[in-house]
Amino acid sequence: MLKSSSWSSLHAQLHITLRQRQLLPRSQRLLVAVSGGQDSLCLAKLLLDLQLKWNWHLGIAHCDHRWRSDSEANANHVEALAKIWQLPFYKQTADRLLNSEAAAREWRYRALSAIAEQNDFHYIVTGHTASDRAETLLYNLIRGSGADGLQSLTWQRPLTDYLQLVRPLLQFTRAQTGQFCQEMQLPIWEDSTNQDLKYARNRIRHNIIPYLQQNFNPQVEQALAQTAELLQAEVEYLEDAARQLLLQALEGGSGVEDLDLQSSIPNCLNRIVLRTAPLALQRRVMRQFIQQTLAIAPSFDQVEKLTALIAAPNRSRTDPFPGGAIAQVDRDRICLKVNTKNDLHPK
Ligand SMILES: Nc1ncnc2c1ncn2[C@@H]1O[C@H](COP(=O)(O)OP(=O)(O)OP(=O)(O)O)[C@@H](O)[C@H]1O
Repeated sequence: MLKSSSWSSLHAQLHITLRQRQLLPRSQRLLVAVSGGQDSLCLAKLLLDLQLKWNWHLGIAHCDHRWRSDSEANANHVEALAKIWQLPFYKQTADRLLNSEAAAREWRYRALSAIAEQNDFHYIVTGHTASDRAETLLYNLIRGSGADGLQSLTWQRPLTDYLQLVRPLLQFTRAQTGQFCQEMQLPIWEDSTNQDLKYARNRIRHNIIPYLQQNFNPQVEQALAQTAELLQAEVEYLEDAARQLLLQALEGGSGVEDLDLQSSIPNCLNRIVLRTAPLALQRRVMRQFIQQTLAIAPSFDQVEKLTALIAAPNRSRTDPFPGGAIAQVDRDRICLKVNTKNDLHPK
């Protein structure tokens, strides 16, 4: 039933992208995450056909969330395909109820990482497409995300020190992967929850994107994916510049000895160093500072209040952060203190 190999424009485009972006080096062991849907089937087939050229060793991984009544049949379907393709198959089955999309995703990445570690794979490859990228961008835009959320879905990111997540299909739309599956006669497993409009993602996919395609731009998915691509490089640049500025502000901040915070991380920033920086960097420095010192992801309001301290009068302070820490101006410094009941300066 499966059509044997034939070279298509998707094969050619992927081959070029892999070379240009150096996403999946030659001779590596690649663990391909296959749900059974059209995107990951397209991915598995393309990598299989390119395998000889790149001398990879492929394995297929499937995660059974046990969310749907047909989830076991879905897993068996993927296993049968792996057998036809003569590839090793690995499966993880959830042993507890995953009651949200986010919980399922988190479990899936942990399960995939565990399979990779146990079987000596250094790359996990997923079938995310330009359509996923466009939907994620819109989803985050609606929630009020900044550029970091809008850069949505990078080509690769490290999962651990020795494990990379790679998304080589980001240039293709879902329409293209669908057509490819049809041409190659790949048996797609239809996930019934993909049609369920109670999920925001599905409403974006089935309502908003078609509306935008019909009324504004037929190529809206590619256009939004392109925006994400541009933002990705800009975010990388700004984050890097902010990291350097944060280091300068911390070095010039000293005075940790004044604080009763039991931590080896410096907790004061030199605000003179920050004063002349552009607002875009000030905000990022503050966000990184909070992430590093308090290990929380601060909200927009929290970053704004902290940023305002750069130019605020002496002794100005923020509201408590989760966990009770506050930030307060101490002449040329902004200091974080955990115990909000005591004064910042021990007398
Ligand atoms: N059950 C599964 N088993 C193995 N791989 C999966 C499974 N579900 C999804 N994947 C992988 O993840 C890719 C993206 O899937 P999908 O868009 O459904 O997930 P998502 O939850 O939106 O993912 P993400 O949070 O990474 O964006 C698929 O192309 C496939 O490679």
